[in-house]
Amino acid sequence: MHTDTATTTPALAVVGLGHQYGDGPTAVRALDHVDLAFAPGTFTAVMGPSGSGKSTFLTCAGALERPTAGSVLVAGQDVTELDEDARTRLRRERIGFVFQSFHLLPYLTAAQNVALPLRLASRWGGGRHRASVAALLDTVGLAGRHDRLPSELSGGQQQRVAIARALVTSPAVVLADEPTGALDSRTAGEVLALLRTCVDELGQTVVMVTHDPVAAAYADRVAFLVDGRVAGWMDAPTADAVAGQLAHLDELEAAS
Ligand SMILES: Nc1ncnc2c1ncn2[C@@H]1O[C@H](COP(=O)(O)OP(=O)(O)OP(=O)(O)O)[C@@H](O)[C@H]1O
Repeated sequence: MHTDTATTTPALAVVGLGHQYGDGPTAVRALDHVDLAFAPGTFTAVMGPSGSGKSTFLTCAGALERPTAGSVLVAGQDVTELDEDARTRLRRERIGFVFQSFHLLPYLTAAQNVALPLRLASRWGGGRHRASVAALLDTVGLAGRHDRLPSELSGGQQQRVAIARALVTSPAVVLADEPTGALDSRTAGEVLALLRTCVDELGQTVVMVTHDPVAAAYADRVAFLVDGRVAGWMDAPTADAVAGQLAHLDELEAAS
């Protein structure tokens, strides 16, 4: 298993993670014995060809889907042993999600969208939380826009709301699925810089699935998946190095 610090409990770890869709001759093995650990305060990109298991990894790691083998540990807690209610609670309180298409509720303001995870977790404490939601919206660059509806915000601003919403419960880990896939390259750069700030200044742990080497270069390291397995790693990635590696994933696979 790849860990940055042997003594720190990883924010997220998957151990022997396997996932199979369906049974019998049509079964698809989407993940096959994946061991990954993400130290607190790190930013990791997960890359790989289409069908390599990236989305399946995120849905299993995010406790949205129960893996067919192995375990998922969120801040040391084994999610796979929890019943459905406990898993839902853990997902709401310990994991932040950022999606390509923002997934904001259209009839709620930016501030109401950010507050929603606290309300769902029955953790809404009124004025205290109103102040922390406002501070979070300011941190992500939305000062003066707290009361706008999503339709009154640009795509980049909507993704900033989604990032604030992901952070509001102080989760153990933020899982981002192609967070810049719907944005132009300049706005994408701003959103990636914000995710980087969340790691560097707020101490968050971010795991991001992306196809884009430029996006991956914002991370501390890249995990490459091939055919549902971890085929290799790259530390301190640059866009050129990642693009070069993606073009030669078959060599990584042969070496692993
Ligand atoms: N619900 C499903 N039922 C059956 N097979 C599935 C299902 N979801 C994914 N798969 C299969 O599992 C494998 C991994 O898919 P997954 O979506 O995790 O890959 P990915 O790396 O995220 O791909 P992409 O980059 O195209 O989004 C693929 O072979 C895919 O066809």
